[in-house]
Amino acid sequence: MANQNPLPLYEKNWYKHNYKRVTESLLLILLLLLLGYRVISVNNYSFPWFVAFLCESWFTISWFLTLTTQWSPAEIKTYQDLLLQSVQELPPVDLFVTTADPLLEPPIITVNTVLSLLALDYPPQKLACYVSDDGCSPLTFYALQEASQFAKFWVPFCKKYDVQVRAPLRYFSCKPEVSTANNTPQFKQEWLEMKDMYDNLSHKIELEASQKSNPCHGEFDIFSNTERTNHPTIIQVICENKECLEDGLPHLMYISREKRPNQSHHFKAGAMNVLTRVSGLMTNAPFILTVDCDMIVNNPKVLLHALCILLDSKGEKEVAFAQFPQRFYATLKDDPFGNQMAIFIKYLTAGIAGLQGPFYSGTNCLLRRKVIYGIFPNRMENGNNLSKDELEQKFGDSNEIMKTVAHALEGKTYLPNDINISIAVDIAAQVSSCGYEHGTSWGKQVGWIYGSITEDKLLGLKIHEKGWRSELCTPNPIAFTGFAPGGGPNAMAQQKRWAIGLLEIFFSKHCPIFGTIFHKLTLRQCLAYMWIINYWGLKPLFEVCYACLLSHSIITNSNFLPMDLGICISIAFFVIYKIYTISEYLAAGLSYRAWWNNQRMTRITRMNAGFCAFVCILLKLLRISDTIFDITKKDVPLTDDVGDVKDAGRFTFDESLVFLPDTTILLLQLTTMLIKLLGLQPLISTHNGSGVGEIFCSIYLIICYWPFFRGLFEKGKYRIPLSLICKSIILTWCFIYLCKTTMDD
Ligand SMILES: O=c1ccn([C@@H]2O[C@H](COP(=O)(O)OP(=O)(O)O[C@H]3O[C@H](CO)[C@@H](O)[C@H](O)[C@H]3O)[C@@H](O)[C@H]2O)c(=O)[nH]1
Ligand SMILES: [Mn+2]
Repeated sequence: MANQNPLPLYEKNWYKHNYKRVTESLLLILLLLLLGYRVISVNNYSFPWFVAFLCESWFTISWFLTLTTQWSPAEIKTYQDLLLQSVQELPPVDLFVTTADPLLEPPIITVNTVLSLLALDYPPQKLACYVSDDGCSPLTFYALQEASQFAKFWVPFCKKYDVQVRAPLRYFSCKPEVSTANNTPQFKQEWLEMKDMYDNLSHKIELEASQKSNPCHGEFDIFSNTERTNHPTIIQVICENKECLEDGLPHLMYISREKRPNQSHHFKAGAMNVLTRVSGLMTNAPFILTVDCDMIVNNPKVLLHALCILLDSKGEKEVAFAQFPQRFYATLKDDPFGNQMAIFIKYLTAGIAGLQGPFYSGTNCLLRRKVIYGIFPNRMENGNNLSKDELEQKFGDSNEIMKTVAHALEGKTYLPNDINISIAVDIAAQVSSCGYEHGTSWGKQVGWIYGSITEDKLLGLKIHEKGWRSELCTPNPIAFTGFAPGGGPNAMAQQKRWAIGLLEIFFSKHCPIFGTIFHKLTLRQCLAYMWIINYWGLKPLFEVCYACLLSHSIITNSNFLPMDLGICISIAFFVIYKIYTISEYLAAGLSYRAWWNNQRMTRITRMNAGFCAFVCILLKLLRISDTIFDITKKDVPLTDDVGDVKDAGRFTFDESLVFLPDTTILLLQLTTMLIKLLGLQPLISTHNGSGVGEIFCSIYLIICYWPFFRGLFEKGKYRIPLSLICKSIILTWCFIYLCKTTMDD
């Protein structure tokens, strides 16, 4: 399997954005000047002065992190034709899909993801798809069973007509792809038949979902007496390609790991570790593709592209995983919720790709199995002869697991004929039990590491620490597309979870700084990890402080922003920064509106989610409460042009406390403006009196918070609930009261 051909299978090119570099450096200089000015000229060393200094120092550090992260972007090109020439045989690949709740993640979405995987352009006898269901749902199982029947027709259809998007939900939401090759009556006929069959499939699943009682008869009696959080392991082979037929279907397995109350299951990380062991027993492929249940394949050649990187003669020794960027389907025009991350991917992800490599993002990624077993890059060649004791201590006491791990570490794989999946099922059930990992290295040095609810970033960090690189793979068409929650409770909860997870990493022994000091994480890669932790988790806290400082200075008629020359520096920074970001958007072919929406949403989501995450982490560190992975609700997209659906771009609210920081900041800014307008500030001020700077910033914040301002007066789900407004009023009042008392002293 090794690549004997010395020709590189992929090429990596670093490119320079000179104009960007100059502007970014200029912005850094302005920030440093501002700090210098504050130290030298503003000498009322009061508490607000100190807080302002702290915040501005932090913003400068943050900007420095952004600058180094985007400084040297890289892009790679993969040569999949060369791959097919240079490897005699393509390696087997195991495909992991996770789902966790049939209500939040409708099975029809999982089914579409699975179908798009089964139809990959890859020899089917080399593929095995493992679906982990943390919801223990007979409905999901039923849906997959039905889907595997449908796949018998769907997969040949896709391959025959070289369909690009092989998820029927997406495929049939557009008009038939008309190309010269398939513009025949026969194609049209088959298209209609397929559409009929798919409609029938989704109808069946809907019907089953609407019958509230679980179908616990026949094949489903394995689900009788099960509860989501209390059930034995359920493993079912839904489809097995026993004869290893080249025109057959990949294997398809359903796995719901054992769950017991009062046992920690480690959320997705735990599920991934079970999938690793179960697949090890059954197919033990040297490569693993991980996808979330909503991430459908958009380019059927993804595996070939990723393998160009991982089988390349250099990549084989140095690269641990090939990561595809996260893109989204059915997106809204002008990105009203700022959730499409186009600029993020274009500049930051590309920047990180130019360093040690992109972060692992949990989905859309092809990993080496060995790497998951904790191997270091330099130990690849000199064999991996772990003693039996070591194997048992690390991987647990199942003889079969030890055997498969040893095989995987040595780089041996099974021939498809060696395995009997049905026999492996019993052993697989044992290694999926709650207790299996006790006293082993699973979750500590082996597999997905426990301790953060952004288990993906943590695993990637541990891999980079060992000295591995990773590569960003950006084929055309886009590799995968997934679901992005809009603006509202779901999106906020997701952002908060990411912020919590990243802070968990920062405040633990896995902190990237230690990775650089004690391990092989490169300094700039460490700064890139610090960038993402800071962006989501730390910086928002300082932003909230700064916003409070604004109000404080207006209420007390004092000023904290620099005057005279200093204000020129601030204005220059603001103007250059805005022009710089606009040009980024325009250069990427996006509109002014998209730019503004992102500017605004960055303020809104960062401050809300980041601040709440910080509180959650404090509670965790004080051992008052623990963090949990709450799953993002996924909606079934109807058509491609959701861009036109009325109200699709409007912000929604619920009672959750995640909205409290923003609502309070808005009310605070509104109140301070009112105080200013009515002239309720103290007339004789000990300081210079608040200046235009503070007022300008305060008005700017109110404009950013426009969706919240509207939310005060709207109806239904578009309205900020009264209870939340009351809480915000209390907090605002407390803050103003505090300002007044400190002023009187
Ligand atoms: O206990 C759990 C919780 C979640 N999941 C699965 O994890 C995936 C991601 O969950 P989702 O709610 O969609 O979270 P996102 O924030 O959208 O996911 C992003 O962030 C996660 C945490 O950082 C990563 O694991 C994901 O791969 C990445 O796409 C889904 O397939 C879930 O079914 C489980 O299997 N078990
Ligand atoms: Mn998701």
